[in-house]
Amino acid sequence: MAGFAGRLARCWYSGFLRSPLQVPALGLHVGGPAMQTSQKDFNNAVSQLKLLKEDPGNEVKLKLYALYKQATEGPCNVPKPGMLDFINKTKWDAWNALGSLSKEAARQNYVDLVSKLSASSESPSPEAPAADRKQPESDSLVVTSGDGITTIRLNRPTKKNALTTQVTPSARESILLVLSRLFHSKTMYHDIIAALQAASKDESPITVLTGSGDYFCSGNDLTNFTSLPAGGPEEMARSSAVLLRDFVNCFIDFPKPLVAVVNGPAVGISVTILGLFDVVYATDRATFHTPFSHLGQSPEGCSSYTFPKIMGSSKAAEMLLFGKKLTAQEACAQGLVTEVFPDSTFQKEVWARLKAYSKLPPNAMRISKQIIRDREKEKLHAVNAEESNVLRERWLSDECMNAIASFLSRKSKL
Ligand SMILES: CCCCC/C=C/CC(=O)SCCNC(=O)CCNC(=O)[C@H](O)C(C)(C)COP(=O)(O)OP(=O)(O)OC[C@H]1O[C@@H](n2cnc3c(N)ncnc32)[C@H](O)[C@@H]1OP(=O)(O)O
Repeated sequence: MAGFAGRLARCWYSGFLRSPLQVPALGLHVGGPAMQTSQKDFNNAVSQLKLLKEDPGNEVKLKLYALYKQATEGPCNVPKPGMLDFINKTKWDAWNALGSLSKEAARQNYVDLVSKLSASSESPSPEAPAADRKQPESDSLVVTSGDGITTIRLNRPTKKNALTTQVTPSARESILLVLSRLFHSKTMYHDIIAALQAASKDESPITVLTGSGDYFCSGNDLTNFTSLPAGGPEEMARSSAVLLRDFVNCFIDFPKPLVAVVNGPAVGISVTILGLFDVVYATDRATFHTPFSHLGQSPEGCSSYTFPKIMGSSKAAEMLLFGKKLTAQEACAQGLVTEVFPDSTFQKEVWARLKAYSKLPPNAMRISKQIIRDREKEKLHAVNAEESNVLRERWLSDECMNAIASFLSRKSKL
């Protein structure tokens, strides 16, 4: 364990782990094609940014700010704001981190980033339920209710909707609120728990989980493991196991029809929890991947119990031990997915169907779900507790540490 802590600390201090403020972390151009971006392209990108339909989140906005300053004023040449000038200091750090990147390269990177954001910022489908009620949210989770459906949408498209334990304040929140949320460690996992708890009591007969952009979700954000609390790796593993258990418990206990609208590939915990949903609709572009052994980790989301039950022990083993990635059709044939739709008509067909289902008598649906699920609940809670405990140990293992370091140093991808 000392080896783990030492290695993680060395990785951190040597800058081996990726930081959003480091030039390589942004995937920046430092020459070559950068020269091809004209001032006109840059001006167009500045205008294009204003047309984005989704807020790209604070991290991306910080990148854009830094690149804009570098592109228009060159390397950071203003005095560093004081420690208590929290916002301006963060902006200064981001700009300063670009070092001597040329104005032309900064322009190119700005244009590239805006075009990536424009491509992934999908306009809401006309078939999606009308949002007549929008709950308080962070930028990375959007909750809307309308047409009898509460929709919880994972909204970090530039990170493939990876689930972060970093604080994810809304762009609209004041700095005092940001600080209070830091103090209370509110994360995307907490936001989902809160959204499910609210949905369990709201008026919508049906609740949906879906994602923004091209992915449903790429699972746990692997950079979660890089922010060590004061208690070191052991404390990180302990608190993550508690959070994981609480998170999965909300799915086990959810009292109404819970539907996954899987709009693209799903990885890790976003696949395993599907066994706790009542219905799973998937686009034919979706894939289902649980690379736990590759990551030195072990199954969660009650999948060690639900997957063998759903698909038989040998198919479950191929997924959970060997990380076999299933196509949507395969996942459907194995019972994990209810129905697969062509990507071109996915949103239209799925939302039309859900709107029709939402008109069914809500109490009847709740009671039917209770009869189907209740006798399993005790077992599922026990499985969840055991899986969380096992993972707590796994997260402290060399196998896990090496796999995460490898991803973070960009050596590996699934
Ligand atoms: C409370 C704690 C509970 C913990 C519960 C445990 C759960 C276990 C799991 O969920 S295991 C699964 C973990 N997920 C992964 O291993 C996926 C890692 N990501 C990838 O392999 C790839 O990013 C990809 C295959 C999902 C997508 O590849 P693609 O080439 O299409 O896109 P990019 O890699 O360029 O991704 C765009 C940016 O998004 C970042 N990103 C994507 N997924 C994650 C992730 N899971 N964690 C951290 N970061 C992620 C990626 O790094 C890119 O960022 P960049 O633009 O800054 O480079």
